[in-house]
Amino acid sequence: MSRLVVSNLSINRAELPVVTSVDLIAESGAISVVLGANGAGKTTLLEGLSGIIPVAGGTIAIDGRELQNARPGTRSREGLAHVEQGRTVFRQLTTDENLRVSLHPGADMAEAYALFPELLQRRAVKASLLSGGEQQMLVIARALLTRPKVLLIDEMSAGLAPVIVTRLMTAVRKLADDGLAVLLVEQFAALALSIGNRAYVMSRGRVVYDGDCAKLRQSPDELHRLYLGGTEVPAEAN
Ligand SMILES: Nc1ncnc2c1ncn2[C@@H]1O[C@H](COP(=O)(O)OP(=O)(O)OP(=O)(O)O)[C@@H](O)[C@H]1O
Repeated sequence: MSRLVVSNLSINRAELPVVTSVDLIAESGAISVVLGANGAGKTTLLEGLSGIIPVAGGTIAIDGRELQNARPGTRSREGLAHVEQGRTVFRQLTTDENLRVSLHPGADMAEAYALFPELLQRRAVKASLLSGGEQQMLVIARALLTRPKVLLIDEMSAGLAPVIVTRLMTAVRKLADDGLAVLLVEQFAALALSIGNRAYVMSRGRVVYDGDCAKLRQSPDELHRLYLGGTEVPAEAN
């Protein structure tokens, strides 16, 4: 069992606060979904967690081990993997080569192909020639081969057809069911809430909702209000 615990985290961009006093948890077997309008600070939050940008205050811990001052490589070795926005494949390498460069000791290429059998048929194809959905499968599979405890995923569905998004969501649910802790930033709110366990909604850098995915899914009006900048954290979430 692994647990990412983020406490009182603040992150600045160009010296302005973009993430303010965020508390959240992601744990083995569960998907924590992070929702929020454009500019709410979701990508900044993930970049601060994986160490792409420095944090201004607060703590980031995996299984009690604090990482907020560690370099990205150390955070990765401690079990944090970040699937960034924009499908960052090595375009000139084949699918198989892309996977191989991420292969950590103890990981097995078969795990990647078991998660996405679609990639097996495309193993000798250059990544630049894969479809958007296949490229997204590839970056998720690559992250898996680093043997993470906690997987951060940033808007994996951007620009993809609904049928592909559903396929990706099913795969991410399976990863959580197999024991990973997943923190999923997503724009397809309804779909993310249908596979997630715990939901966080961010507005202007702060968490304005912390509660059950199922509960929020049943309250589209509440979700809409939160997206528009609601500031109350519901009592049952505390
Ligand atoms: N490199 C940067 N330098 C300065 N400000 C930035 C930078 N990147 C983002 N910001 C600002 O930080 C705020 C949060 O942006 P961020 O991308 O984290 O939000 P987001 O919730 O992920 O939005 P989106 O859904 O549009 O990706 C925005 O006001 C944005 O303009």
